[in-house]
Amino acid sequence: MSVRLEHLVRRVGGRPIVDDISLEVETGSFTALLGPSGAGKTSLLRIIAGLDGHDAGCVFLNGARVDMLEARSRNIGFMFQNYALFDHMTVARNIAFGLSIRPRKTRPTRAQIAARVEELLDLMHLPGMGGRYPHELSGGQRQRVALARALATGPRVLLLDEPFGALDPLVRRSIRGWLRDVHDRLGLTTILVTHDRNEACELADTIALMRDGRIVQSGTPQQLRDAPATPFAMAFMQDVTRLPGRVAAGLFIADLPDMRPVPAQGPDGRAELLVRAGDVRLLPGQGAATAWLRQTYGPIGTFDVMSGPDTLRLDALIPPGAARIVVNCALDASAGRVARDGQWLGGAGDGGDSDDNDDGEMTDPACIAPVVANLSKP
Ligand SMILES: Nc1ncnc2c1ncn2[C@@H]1O[C@H](COP(=O)(O)OP(=O)(O)OP(=O)(O)O)[C@@H](O)[C@H]1O
Repeated sequence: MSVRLEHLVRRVGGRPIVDDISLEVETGSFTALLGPSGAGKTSLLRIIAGLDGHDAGCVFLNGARVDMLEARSRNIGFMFQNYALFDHMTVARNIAFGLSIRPRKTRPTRAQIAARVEELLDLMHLPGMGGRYPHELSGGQRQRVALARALATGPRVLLLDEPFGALDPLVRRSIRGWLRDVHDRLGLTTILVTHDRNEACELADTIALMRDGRIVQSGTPQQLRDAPATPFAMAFMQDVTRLPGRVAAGLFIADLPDMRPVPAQGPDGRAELLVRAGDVRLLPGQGAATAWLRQTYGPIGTFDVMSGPDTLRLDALIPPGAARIVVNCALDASAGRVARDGQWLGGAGDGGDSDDNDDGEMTDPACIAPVVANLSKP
């Protein structure tokens, strides 16, 4: 079942907490609403579920407008962060709850409900646990019971709000794989709220990245990583170093001496360069900086770089054969993107590429040296 949102707005105390959101969720897809705390993710999910109203815009399920339908008529299953099971009921009764409170006319028979519960217990890898009480289960098992309860009535759309929040990281990882499996096997359309980019990337086909009640960018995890629409999107999706500096005469000049200038379009003035850890290179013997390796993550190291009067901690590729201290080096971050006032300035790094050649050759320093020589710091 597809979900379409058109220009949704919800205001609280005059402030838009969902601010003109449009989104298309295809049948059978897994979409993550990703963003920092307060971005409006839960508010949006609650509108889709029919738990909260909205001030403007429309919600469509399979092309039909459902704004006027109350939550239980939308055929949507949801599981929110506070998924509390009913402690006084067995696992089986918890799962059966949604079916057992249906009006007599549409309520399945006891035998049918029992069969459905067994089916769900198997799907959730909880065979034979129907007679237990919630306090007799682990956190991960309780989570799966909560999901079984959400799925008992056979919804085609599943809404999940930070469902793994309370679990420890290892259980979280294993339950993610299993959740995606359930989604695929049941042919669900799932929308997951999370602030964890790894979770979103691992589970979702599409990520809608949110901030301040708006969708900043939506696309596949790879699209968001490779072509972030804004500096916020880039910094949210991956670990980046921000290097302050300025643009002058078509070049970004970092405040840090020994950082190679990066071609940049846009008017002169203060700016910053955002660069991914793996896109910073130390060039031994080509400058006056000293870099101390503090920590390694595979091919990437965290360095304290002393350059002129400044020391900066940044992540960079570890040069082949490098010792813990790399002396007389320059830094190349030409694969970075230049930003000002929360927007890309254009130029280097657009589309994930840089002026840097594929074979790692730098822009010829001889070409930029005269320009650099004419610049003085503000
Ligand atoms: N009922 C409400 N009354 C007042 N403000 C609200 C209400 N519900 C949400 N908000 C505000 O709306 C904004 C968005 O909240 P929401 O819970 O949707 O964000 P979120 O992205 O889900 O955050 P989190 O990841 O922390 O759950 C926040 O600033 C929140 O304080």
